[in-house]
Amino acid sequence: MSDVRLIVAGAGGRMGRTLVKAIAETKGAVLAGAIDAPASPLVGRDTGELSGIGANGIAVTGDLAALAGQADGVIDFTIPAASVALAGQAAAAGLFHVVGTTGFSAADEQAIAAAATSIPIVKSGNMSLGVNLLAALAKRVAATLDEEFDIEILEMHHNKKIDAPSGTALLLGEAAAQGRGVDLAARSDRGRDGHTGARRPGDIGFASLRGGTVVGEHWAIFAGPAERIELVHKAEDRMIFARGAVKAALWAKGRAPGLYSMMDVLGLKDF
Ligand SMILES: NC(=O)C1=CN([C@@H]2O[C@H](COP(=O)(O)OP(=O)(O)OC[C@H]3O[C@@H](n4cnc5c(N)ncnc54)[C@H](OP(=O)(O)O)[C@@H]3O)[C@@H](O)[C@H]2O)C=CC1
Ligand SMILES: O=C(O)C1=N[C@H](C(=O)O)C[C@H](O)C1
Repeated sequence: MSDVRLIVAGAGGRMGRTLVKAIAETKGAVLAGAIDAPASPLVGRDTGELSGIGANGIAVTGDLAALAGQADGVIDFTIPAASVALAGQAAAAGLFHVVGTTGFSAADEQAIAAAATSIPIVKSGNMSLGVNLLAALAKRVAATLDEEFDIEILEMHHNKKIDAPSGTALLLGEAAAQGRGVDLAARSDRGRDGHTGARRPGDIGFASLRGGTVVGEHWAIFAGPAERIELVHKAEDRMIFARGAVKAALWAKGRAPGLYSMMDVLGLKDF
């Protein structure tokens, strides 16, 4: 079978650089192009050199359209506005789209879902095996316990992260809400400050910490009367997300159009 040809979007970023490395290490995947913000000072730079693996002859560019003909799909860890635009461009060019970006608005989510009617899009707030397994466990625990157990999602990330709660926190909250059979939007408590009053039974709370170089740590806490269950995941290296994204890309090639998640890729939907 021929190699899956991939374009990395956000190639100059923390995840983009890690992806270039992960693709180089993956049999059956090849880096076909790279893009970053059109005004980025990194446009023209060699992506292998940026990633610390040595020159690979693939330069950072600023335009997906010029590369589309030489690729099967795009792996995208950028910012919401860029991911929405890329979903439209990928749909127009018939490329699959793997979206790792987080921090989307409801309108962004709708635009991506619309693009997924014509191409396969795999989108997840966390591409690692461990977090997706944790989400499956959180769903089960939430389904087992009643509202006597308060659900709190806590996350900590590095001091450069621009969105909160993290995509992973929302993914875990959604899993817990599904397990409990409630609508997350209606039961979320995001950010307490001042005289908040007592916790509303049945809410799913979110709290975010930022500092240092923490790659990503998440807790799903089930706090009940006189006992507490904590499900925890600690990412130690961005390679876990990059390897997951490359796995999603290999899975997406040739798939029917649709909006998929890492649960689909990892076969955890019915866990
Ligand atoms: N789903 C998952 O498993 C994971 C998701 N993430 C998410 O991925 C995203 C990126 O994270 P991270 O790599 O740390 O962030 P960075 O800020 O390091 O990287 C983002 C990159 O996207 C570039 N960019 C901005 N606009 C565009 C555009 N229009 N076209 C192409 N590239 C563009 C930025 O360029 P410039 O700096 O020049 O603006 C930058 O190089 C975040 O949303 C983060 O939450 C992160 C890790 C794992
Ligand atoms: O911005 C990050 O770094 C990360 N973002 C994702 C998120 O928002 O959950 C995944 C991971 O935790 C790292």
